[in-house]
Amino acid sequence: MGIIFALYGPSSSGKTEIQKHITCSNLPRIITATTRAPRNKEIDGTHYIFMDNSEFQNQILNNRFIEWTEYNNELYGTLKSSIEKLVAENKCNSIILDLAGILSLKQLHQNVFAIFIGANIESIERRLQIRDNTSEELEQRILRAKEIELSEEYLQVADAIVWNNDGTDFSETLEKVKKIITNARTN
Ligand SMILES: Nc1ncnc2c1ncn2[C@@H]1O[C@H](COP(=O)(O)OP(=O)(O)OP(=O)(O)O)[C@@H](O)[C@H]1O
Ligand SMILES: Nc1nc2c(ncn2[C@@H]2O[C@H](COP(=O)(O)O)[C@@H](O)[C@H]2O)c(=O)[nH]1
Repeated sequence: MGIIFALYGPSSSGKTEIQKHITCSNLPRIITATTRAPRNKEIDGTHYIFMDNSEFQNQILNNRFIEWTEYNNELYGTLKSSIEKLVAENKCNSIILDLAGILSLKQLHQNVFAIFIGANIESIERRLQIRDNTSEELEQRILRAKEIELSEEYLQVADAIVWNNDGTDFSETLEKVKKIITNARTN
């Protein structure tokens, strides 16, 4: 049965970078939708399906999402059209979600393997400071990491946990994630 490898964790912990390196024909990634503005170098249809608020609301009304959530005043969701074909074909895939998304997906599918990608608050602050954030967004993301995304409760649902702090060689992190995926696929 195809496994959905769902990466989650605090902002800037390394989820996107990891997903970029694990994606291949054998492990395609599910592209989710959001109302937030694209960051530098983010491409519509590659990093996210970018939508304005009314389009997103319209998709909700038409029951097009299998799950959706609000994160720092923006909407994020998984379109049925992005995931259903892969699931029907029993193909393993990866997706980046928040905890609400993981919980929804776990209710809908038995074969969701949640990998928490963590980083300590110092790494998170440093990485967010060099990204194209507004100062308000920066503060919101740091606060959310401190109060929610690094809490014990947030980690509880994880099937595997990988810490990717500054000072950890990224290739080491990647090897750990790849090993977790290989083990889950062969068990
Ligand atoms: N081990 C590491 N050491 C130093 N920098 C790292 C490491 N891993 C990732 N980074 C850097 O941290 C930044 C944030 O990574 P990434 O965009 O993958 O985070 P994310 O978890 O997807 O964040 P968000 O949820 O906010 O989109 C990137 O610039 C990435 O290159
Ligand atoms: N429940 C969902 N969460 C999602 C989805 N797509 C992304 N995310 C999560 O949102 C936050 C913010 O993302 P960012 O790109 O603005 O940093 C992050 O935790 C993502 O994991 C989704 O479709 N559903």
